[in-house]
Amino acid sequence: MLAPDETDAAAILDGLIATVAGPGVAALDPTALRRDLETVRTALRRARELDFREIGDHLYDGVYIADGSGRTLWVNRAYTRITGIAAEEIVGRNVADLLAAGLYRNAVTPEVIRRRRQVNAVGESVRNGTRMLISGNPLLDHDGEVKMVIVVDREITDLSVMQAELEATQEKMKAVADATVKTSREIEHLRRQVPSHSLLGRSAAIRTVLTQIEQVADLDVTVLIGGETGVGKEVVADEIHRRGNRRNRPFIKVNCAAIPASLLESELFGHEKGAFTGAAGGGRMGLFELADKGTLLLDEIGEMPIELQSKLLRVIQHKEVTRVGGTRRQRLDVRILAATNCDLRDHVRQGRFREDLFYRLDVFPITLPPLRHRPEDVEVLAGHFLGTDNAKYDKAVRISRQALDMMAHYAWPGNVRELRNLMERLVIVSERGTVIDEALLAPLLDLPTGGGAGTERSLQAIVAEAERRAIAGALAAGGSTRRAADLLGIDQSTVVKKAKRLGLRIAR
Ligand SMILES: Nc1ncnc2c1ncn2[C@@H]1O[C@H](COP(=O)(O)OP(=O)(O)OP(=O)(O)O)[C@@H](O)[C@H]1O
Repeated sequence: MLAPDETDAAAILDGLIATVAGPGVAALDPTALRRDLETVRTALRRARELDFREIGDHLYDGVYIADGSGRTLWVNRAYTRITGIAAEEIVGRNVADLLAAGLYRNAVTPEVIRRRRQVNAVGESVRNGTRMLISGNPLLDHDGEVKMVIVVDREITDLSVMQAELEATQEKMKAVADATVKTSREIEHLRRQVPSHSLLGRSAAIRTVLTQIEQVADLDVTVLIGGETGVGKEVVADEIHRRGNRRNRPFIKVNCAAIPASLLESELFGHEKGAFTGAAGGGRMGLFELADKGTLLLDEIGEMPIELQSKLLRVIQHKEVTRVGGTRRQRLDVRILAATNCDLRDHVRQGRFREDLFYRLDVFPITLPPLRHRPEDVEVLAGHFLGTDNAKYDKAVRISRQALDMMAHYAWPGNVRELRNLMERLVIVSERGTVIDEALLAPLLDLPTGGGAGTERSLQAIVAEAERRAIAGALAAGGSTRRAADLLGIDQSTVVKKAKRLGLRIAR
């Protein structure tokens, strides 16, 4: 690009040369000559200081410059990138020729020259179809004549793509927002359809428990839920959380018996970086922290090692937690629910459970009686499980009145969990439309069939029975799941899982 001063200087030089070489040397005006020479010197100095062509080549927009007659003087690199037209093809040629040659479909330069003012247009490159926003400006001389035309081409293909993307994103966002509204409406609808409580049963005991849940749900007090294994303690905890004002906050459950004692502390309270061998590199948040503002269920609390009980007591009392290996105390707002299937008072008497912790937890006790003490719930529960399993396995299995009576007289050592597992097993093994009767049921409950005929047992049943005996024996001999695990040479968590699956009462 020629700097205006440089152009001026060149024109003046041309004039000077013409004048000096011509006949009128004597007519030279020394003052005007001195002034002209000074202008030339200044212009050349400025041209040296700033190389406008180089600057022009670094512009993102295309630049096209023509003289006042429409003859192309210069284009920058971006012009070639945008239009696909190389400088050599057009420099020195008049825009009228270029139009005639088909390099341009229309051009703003002739219009700028004609109107002597800015002309804007939207155009498209004949070569590559790039869409451009074209803005032509005249550079006028002292007499108001067009000395140069400077045209800037701004690519708008990018802008159109961006616009299209923006519109697509906005549409997607709207779709997500609509879907969210729809989902929350559906959830609300489903919530209204779900029975008001998932703790089923028609016994007086269950009705009492439901009243207690109602009374305590909205309060922040600690609830200690007691009862044999499989009796529904977790269901009660779920209900308390679901009906309480923390229902939309986290509900974290931890089974104190299923986590090895050595890891339980860091699981509950978290640990700082490198607190112990095997600790995760960057430190880790504990379950207490995770449950902040929500509810934490400490299941099988009776299995908590005594050394941890004092730390738990401190956390509950002071409502703050310090990670293992750390010093910083963090304030927490956690509602505690605890569940146990052992007699905690007995543990306190034996020195296995801290008395002060027991009283901290036993603020509002809820006890679920075993299923054998509320036989009237058996039919309701059996019917419910039959319905869900029929739907799950696409069967239409029914159950006879006699079979239901037989169930009502059964002792259910594994309580509701045993009943639930039994119903599922019955649905799985039954043909569509079968009616479960006493004959089908008795062998599964280990009761005499009445007919006296021995049933052939599968290897799987024999193995399950052997496993059941071994685990029951180890639990009885060891007195706790930890010792049972030692006796059997398996993990404590495996003992807990298998005992639950087999409907065994976990002896302490
Ligand atoms: N009253 C009930 N209504 C519906 N389902 C129930 C009821 N009681 C228990 N259940 C079901 O029985 C199974 C065992 O219940 P849950 O896990 O609550 O027992 P638990 O007392 O917490 O057992 P554990 O002491 O072994 O942890 C679950 O599948 C649960 O849904």
